[in-house]
Amino acid sequence: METVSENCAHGGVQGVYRHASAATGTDMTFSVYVPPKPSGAILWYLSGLTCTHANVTDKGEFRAVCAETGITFVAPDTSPRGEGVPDDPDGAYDFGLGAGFYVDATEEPFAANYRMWSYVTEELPALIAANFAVDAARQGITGHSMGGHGALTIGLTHSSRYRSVSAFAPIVAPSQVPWGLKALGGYLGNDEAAWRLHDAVALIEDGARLSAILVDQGADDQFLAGQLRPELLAEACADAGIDLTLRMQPGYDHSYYFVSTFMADHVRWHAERLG
Ligand SMILES: N[C@@H](CCC(=O)N[C@@H](CS)C(=O)NCC(=O)O)C(=O)O
Repeated sequence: METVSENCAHGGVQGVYRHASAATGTDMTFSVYVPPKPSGAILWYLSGLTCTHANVTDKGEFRAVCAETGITFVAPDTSPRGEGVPDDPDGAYDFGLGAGFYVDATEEPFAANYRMWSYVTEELPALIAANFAVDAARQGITGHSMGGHGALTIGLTHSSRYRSVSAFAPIVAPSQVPWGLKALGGYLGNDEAAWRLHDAVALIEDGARLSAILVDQGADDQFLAGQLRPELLAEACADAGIDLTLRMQPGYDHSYYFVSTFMADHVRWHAERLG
């Protein structure tokens, strides 16, 4: 693991690191904020379309509340990158580079590198555990948009590992919206069973459970009706008896002005559950 930068912030250290990933076959860059008095608890933050680790690191406003609560905050990239990594054939923003959708691709030419599920659930946690003073028994996961989809699907699948799950403006049912149809089809082909493992609403319909989920959603989000559709998550959680707190936030859009506004609420919510 190579240190790209380390800066003192709120009494702790905001780091950016790079390593050669076996999962993706590329170098991967991620950021870690270590607060001044780490409790050991880790909060994973998965970013959305077009993002790297840098968007939330620069604009997420998580450091003050992480310093206050002792949470270590980890932000991975959203896809493999580098020479030879295939991208969307038309260079579109919603597939390929910056748009890994937190799946292990089975379709060519993406299968070799686009293995963000394995990267985020196995390889990076092991690297973090080996290099930082963290307690693997106290992990929570959150994310924004495509990263909210990742947080929900990973949290629902590994519900004993991630003790708290939340999301900002998540894609809740990728099998039912254009971003998801393109991504799941492109990475996983026509395998409907594989799609259901990467769709939070389908996972809940198929029996996955969490005790509680916190979701914030801007009511003026330009992607609300077409891509995000939080009402589908609300219905699935109501049917399954999952305690979903879905907060529609009037006036807020999809941007980091929205994410940063509610970031402290989410970090505190995780800190309460992670101890
Ligand atoms: N660029 C896209 C929008 C993509 C977008 O809104 N991405 C969100 C995540 S889904 C984001 O966080 N973008 C980066 C940023 O705001 O820093 C468009 O042209 O419609």
